[in-house]
Amino acid sequence: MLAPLPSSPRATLPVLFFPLPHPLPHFRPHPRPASCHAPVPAPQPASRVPARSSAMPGPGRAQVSVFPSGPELGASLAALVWQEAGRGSGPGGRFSLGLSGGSLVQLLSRELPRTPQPCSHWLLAYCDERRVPFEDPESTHGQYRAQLLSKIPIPEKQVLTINPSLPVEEAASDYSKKLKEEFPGQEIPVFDLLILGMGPDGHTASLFPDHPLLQETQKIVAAISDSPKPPPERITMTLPVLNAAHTVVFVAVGESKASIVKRILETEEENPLPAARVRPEHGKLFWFLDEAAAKELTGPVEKHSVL
Ligand SMILES: O=C1O[C@H](COP(=O)(O)O)[C@@H](O)[C@H](O)[C@H]1O
Repeated sequence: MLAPLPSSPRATLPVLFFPLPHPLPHFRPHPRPASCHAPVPAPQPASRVPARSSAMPGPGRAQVSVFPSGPELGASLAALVWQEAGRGSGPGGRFSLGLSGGSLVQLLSRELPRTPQPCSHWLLAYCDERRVPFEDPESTHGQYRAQLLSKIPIPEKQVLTINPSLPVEEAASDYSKKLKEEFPGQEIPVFDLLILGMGPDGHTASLFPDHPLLQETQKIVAAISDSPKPPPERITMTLPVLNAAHTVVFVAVGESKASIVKRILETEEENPLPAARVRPEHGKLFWFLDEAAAKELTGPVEKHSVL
């Protein structure tokens, strides 16, 4: 249903306001080979309000979806993950998923298990990881293990983790080797879906503003030992991997992200922030925001109400 938003600051913009059905009508993944898990559905209609971000010159497009709050966003994200999981592009329909840490852990762990589906064909990796023992509350794998993997049955050997007992450079090489083994013949692993968070400074994964790692073009995984956000030692996928994925979804929730979301999506900068450098070469880019994180945006977005 087309409707202006009466009291919204975006009331003059061409904003759509409709409940989000399943499967997501605006979500048009790349054509994939048929898998043994699910047939490839017929092409879906074009997005009714494609958002073109000014931070994405050339062919790059970001589709921005705004939800009233975290729970609605989380439920929609879960729907998207299950939908994509049925379209895995790997051998035998394998679905490769890269997850970030931070606030995303809780969001996904709450919503994904609500609609459980088979995940024996999943390969799960982490977009970045802190080099701390898995028992440390800062460990991304440790958090997912406790909150999500205990609830959805991904086979343990299909969850790629760093080895936190190795020195940080070695841990990065070891993780890189594990990734390469899972994507034989691909110089740069092409993930079906990467879900990225973004810090209030514009960092994503463990790629921080003005850090030399932003220039990395050779390695698929890199070590960082001077992370401005603790803990200092981390392992991160590099921009070439983030930009090779079939689909990338950024998730940002809360007012603390509002000004940086505005900067990334609606400002062209000479030295773009890390999150603004994620522009999948052949893939799709989505931003899932709650109202608070989207409040400074003035460009077109898709608005979704409660599921
Ligand atoms: O340190 C990290 O921060 C980002 C953003 O976290 P959030 O709590 O602000 O959502 C996260 O995406 C990344 O994986 C993590 O290591």
